[in-house]
Amino acid sequence: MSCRVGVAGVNGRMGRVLVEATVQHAECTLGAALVRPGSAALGQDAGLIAGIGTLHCPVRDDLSSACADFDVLIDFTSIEATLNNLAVCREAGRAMVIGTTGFSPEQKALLQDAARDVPIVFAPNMSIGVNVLQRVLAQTAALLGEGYDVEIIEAHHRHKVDAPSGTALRLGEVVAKAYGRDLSEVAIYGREGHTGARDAQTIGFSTIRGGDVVGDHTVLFAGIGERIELTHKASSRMTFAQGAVRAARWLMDQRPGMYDMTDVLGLK
Ligand SMILES: NC(=O)C1=CN([C@@H]2O[C@H](COP(=O)(O)OP(=O)(O)OC[C@H]3O[C@@H](n4cnc5c(N)ncnc54)[C@H](OP(=O)(O)O)[C@@H]3O)[C@@H](O)[C@H]2O)C=CC1
Ligand SMILES: O=C(O)C1=N[C@H](C(=O)O)C[C@H](O)C1
Repeated sequence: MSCRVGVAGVNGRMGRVLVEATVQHAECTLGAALVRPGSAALGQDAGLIAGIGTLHCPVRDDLSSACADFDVLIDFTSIEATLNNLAVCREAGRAMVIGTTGFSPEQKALLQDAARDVPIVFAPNMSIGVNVLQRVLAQTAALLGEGYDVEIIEAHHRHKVDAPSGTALRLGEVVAKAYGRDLSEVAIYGREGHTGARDAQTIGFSTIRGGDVVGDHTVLFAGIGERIELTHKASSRMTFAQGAVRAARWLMDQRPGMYDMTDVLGLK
């Protein structure tokens, strides 16, 4: 069955690539393309915004009326926009793929609650590589055992608004779980001044922002006399977009519930 995809925030960095990935997918069509209410882009063709030629799909700003034209909404926007879109999709019974990052625990609980009524894939990184890395990380931590200091370093473009990245936090959760720790108790978000010696239980995060870096993540296990560094580097946003469109098609066959990319990719 073909999946009619709605894309939110089509004039964003991810929105443009999501339009391209949707039309490239053999089992998906672009059902609706959304922009911010009152956006200057209103009425322009989604394909022209995406830079791939006309698709005869004018962008619109009323999600409620657009719901009739898509099965799954892919949303890589902002916290505020995603929560608004979530309420509309829940009311209309539309599935969602949510890639937006930076939610608080309370906001994540709202997503979880909506998943009682509609199927949702929510993942901070939709690339295959990062999701495979999560599995490798858990195995690495289990094999190494205690005695290795864990540090997570991430780098992104100058426009990114949240830190650490959603991916870095997820990688931290994976390592913390593998060591039987609670990330909220052991995370250190940057260091400054006289910090004292490192507490062995902590998981440190370092954030770099600059230029056009698409997204780099390194997890460092530093022991005595050796260290392991596991790195993923995204060189194109297409890797996230293709994962999101694959998730949208996968959601067509799912019942209401909260899923992530490891479900979509069969990595659980
Ligand atoms: N899960 C994953 O694999 C990935 C997740 N991301 C995440 O996706 C999100 C978007 O990233 P990116 O594309 O770089 O960001 P951009 O800022 O380029 O795009 C955001 C889009 O959302 C729209 N938007 C923002 N706020 C609102 C609002 N209140 N109401 C309506 N529309 C709104 C913007 O519209 P306008 O242009 O009019 O402001 C824009 O089109 C981020 O949270 C990022 O971390 C990014 C890459 C991969
Ligand atoms: O904002 C971005 O660009 C990205 N955000 C995601 C995150 O916060 O982890 C994923 C990716 O690294 C790009």
